[in-house]
Amino acid sequence: MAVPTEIASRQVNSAPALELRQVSKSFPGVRALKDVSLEVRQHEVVGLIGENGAGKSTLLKILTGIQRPDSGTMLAQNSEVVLRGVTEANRRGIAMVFQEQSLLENITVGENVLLGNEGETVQHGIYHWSKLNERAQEYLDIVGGGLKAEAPTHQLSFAKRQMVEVAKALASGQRGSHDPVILLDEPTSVLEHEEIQTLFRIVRELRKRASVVFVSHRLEEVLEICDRVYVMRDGEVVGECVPSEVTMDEMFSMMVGREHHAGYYHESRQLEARPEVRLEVINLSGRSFHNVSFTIAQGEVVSLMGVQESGREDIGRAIFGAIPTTGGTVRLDGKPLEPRTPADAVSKGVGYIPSERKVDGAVLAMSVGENLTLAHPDRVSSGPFLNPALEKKTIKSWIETLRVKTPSAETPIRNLSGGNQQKVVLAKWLLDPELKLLILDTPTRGLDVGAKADVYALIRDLAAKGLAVLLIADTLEEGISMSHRVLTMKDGRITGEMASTPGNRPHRTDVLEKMV
Ligand SMILES: Nc1ncnc2c1ncn2[C@@H]1O[C@H](COP(=O)(O)OP(=O)(O)OP(=O)(O)O)[C@@H](O)[C@H]1O
Repeated sequence: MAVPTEIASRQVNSAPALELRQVSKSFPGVRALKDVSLEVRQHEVVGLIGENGAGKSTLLKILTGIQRPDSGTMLAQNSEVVLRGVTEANRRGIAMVFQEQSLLENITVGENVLLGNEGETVQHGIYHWSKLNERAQEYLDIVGGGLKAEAPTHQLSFAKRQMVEVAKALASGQRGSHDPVILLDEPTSVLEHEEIQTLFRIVRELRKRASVVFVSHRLEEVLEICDRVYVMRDGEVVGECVPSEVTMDEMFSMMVGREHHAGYYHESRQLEARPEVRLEVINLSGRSFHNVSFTIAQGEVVSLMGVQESGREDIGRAIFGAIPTTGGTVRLDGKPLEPRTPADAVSKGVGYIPSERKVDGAVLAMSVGENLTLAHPDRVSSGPFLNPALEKKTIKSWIETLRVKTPSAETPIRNLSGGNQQKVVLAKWLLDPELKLLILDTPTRGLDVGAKADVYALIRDLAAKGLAVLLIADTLEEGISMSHRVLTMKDGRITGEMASTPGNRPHRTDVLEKMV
């Protein structure tokens, strides 16, 4: 692979690439960052971990000039900088790969890579395509994966787009006079196992010519890929560690300020000897799945495991009435379910938490409290009238149960950190006493380990009360250990079924084998 000359001739400097000194930032009712000091050294992968609401996103926004700190200083290569926006951050060599992908669909990969950084490849509004493609290709080659600058963007998979995002960040960061600093905000949260390995390869490649800040909720990933890790809690940096010198349990304790219990993670409970069948899916077909049949008993958690294109999400959507089916039957407690719409499914006792929670699940302008009670006003009413005291009590108890980090129940949900928004969306469904079946599409994606443990406990409790749960798990490990049974899928068909009981879990390689 040819090393781009521009990239090879960067200055070598032993000063930290970036440094924050005593940086603070407040929002109404919240001190999001308190006297945060940290540094990112040259060619180092620095991890940033912390519970939902710890301040990680705020820190990244300050590093990229999206937000200004209230106090404190930021230094790039030992010189103080005040960033007034992303373009200025790029000029200092700082570039972010956003969680929500930012590529434009209707232009080529190469155009996306150099968007805003076209330089001499566009003169007087005229594109010099060969130059543009050549330059973009240099960055794409660093990232690897056979990406071609001329390719149309809309044809790429999610994982490939993320690779283009990294190339784009690299190109943006090249505007500085030193090696760039690339910020990765939870880059693995929507990637499959193989794709995560590819991303790690890219990060290792990036480290040769950039510094990297890696934000993740998955401690095992942070231990694998980072040279050094900062731990944040309640807006402060509470620890700094080197992965080779700490265990995951120690990192967990530092992060949440309490002991890490070995069994915290999950573990489904034993089922009753002969539970009643609650959900029956018989020969169900739709646009991306064919002749799918399975059952879920009362109190049973069944996880549906497959790669992203396997059809697993569509099965959940179809049972919930959100997408049409082309054949087959679904029965709930012995009666035909066949919902015409999601509202119809809800009225029959089916709950569904989609993976695109921010978009679908929460009404962003409404308060935390309103979002919690929106779907079930009857829970906070006495007869036909709203009971304000009951409403307040119910909302308070759910905020506490799920440890939603919010200044108050009146705070607009959009002001909460991503993970805390997610907890509110979850609680909204869990409030429903009539619920018989809950379909969860990656319910713990983006949640920190502490919050995950809370959600697992909730799912277990609900199942213990007789709810049937269809879980589309975020990771193999979660799917195997949270469920009583694992169904594997490939190309829209069920490829296997394995019982999963405490002490007798299917091996992950056996599950994986039936998925790919
Ligand atoms: N624009 C805003 N207005 C009001 N409060 C905010 C705003 N942005 C962040 N906060 C608050 O600041 C705190 C830190 O939030 P931040 O998003 O930085 O956390 P995080 O560590 O990234 O969390 P997550 O892992 O859930 O994404 C939270 O309490 C959040 O509610």
